[in-house]
Amino acid sequence: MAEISLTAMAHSYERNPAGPEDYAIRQLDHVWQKGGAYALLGPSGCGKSTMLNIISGLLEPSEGEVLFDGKRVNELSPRERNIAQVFQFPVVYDSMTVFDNLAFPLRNSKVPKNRIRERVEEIAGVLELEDLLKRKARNLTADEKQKVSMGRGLVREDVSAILFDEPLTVIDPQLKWKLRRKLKQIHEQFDITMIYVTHDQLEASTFADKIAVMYEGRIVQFGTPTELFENPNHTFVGFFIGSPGMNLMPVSRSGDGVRFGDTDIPLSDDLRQRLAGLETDNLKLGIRPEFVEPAKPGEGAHPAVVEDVEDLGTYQIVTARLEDQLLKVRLSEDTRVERGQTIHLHFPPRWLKLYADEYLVEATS
Ligand SMILES: Nc1ncnc2c1ncn2[C@@H]1O[C@H](COP(=O)(O)OP(=O)(O)OP(=O)(O)O)[C@@H](O)[C@H]1O
Repeated sequence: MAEISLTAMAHSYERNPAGPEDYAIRQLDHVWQKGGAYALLGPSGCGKSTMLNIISGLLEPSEGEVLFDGKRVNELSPRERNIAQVFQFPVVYDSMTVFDNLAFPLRNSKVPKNRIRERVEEIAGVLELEDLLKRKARNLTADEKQKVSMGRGLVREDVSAILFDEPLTVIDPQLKWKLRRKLKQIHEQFDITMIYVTHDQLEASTFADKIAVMYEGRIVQFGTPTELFENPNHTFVGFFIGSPGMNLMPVSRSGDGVRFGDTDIPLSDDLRQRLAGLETDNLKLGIRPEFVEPAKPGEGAHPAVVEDVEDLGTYQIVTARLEDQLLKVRLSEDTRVERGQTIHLHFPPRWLKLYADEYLVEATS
């Protein structure tokens, strides 16, 4: 196992990058600690695979350094870095049995025969492949092949890290949740550094202790699932995490805080002071649908007209218009609301976030 550090690392696929938009990864510093279960989460094209391939050694970054336990490994191959990588599609030897597929990485590293058998059986047990050990890989289903692929990643005990690039894409939805939990168990049992790439927030939060959210070639936040939900430090994180995502309202400065249309939203003294020190006018207020509260008419309650009600069983998502802003509000199933009705909404200050140039303006108290 290794601590993996990226220092002043950036990557462009262009020979002569002209500006930041020519970089698949914009310059960043980041540390993946030993033994962590991490997810790298972001939309298609944000740079996740590029990042993973740079860590594994399939790709050399055009700038900066990749360090394993403090030692530069930029020029080393995945094999020399001792990295196991599991890809979106299964990589198995069709003509070999499942046993031989799982044993292959161990035979390559000259592990003694007895230990190979023990370890293959252990991993086959965890992945529920015991009954298939004698079968030729070519006779397996896509799900089973991908489990073998994962097994080949997990079987070595000496790896610096295991990297997963959307490994559950080909897996049947029924099996997906089971395998996700399984990977988590494996992490707890074997204590290996694992980095798991996905564009699915549910997959990321079930697997990882900490998630790095990538957007346009940058890690915009690195935190626990709860931190990303409760305190998104970039509007993209607010929007991307949660279902539906955070309400984000463009606002302008006003005496007490900020405003949109005729609606004034006072801010705490602390946030007002922070805001006074900022030059930008690209300001947004964010609040998650879960944290908007229905209220009685009165001070601090904003009238909004219900435009849509989506009943989701145990709760409902209400779309309400407040001036020209459409807001999503999550209400319990027993709150009765109808289209066209005027409701009043309260924004608890604790859950109201201010963003300047898309980044969170942190309150100091
Ligand atoms: N081999 C390549 N040559 C040139 N550009 C590339 C290459 N691979 C990726 N890119 C570009 O780099 C950017 C990041 O791509 P990358 O595949 O790392 O993103 P991703 O988040 O993994 O996306 P996806 O989930 O779709 O795989 C994209 O703009 C992509 O078009």
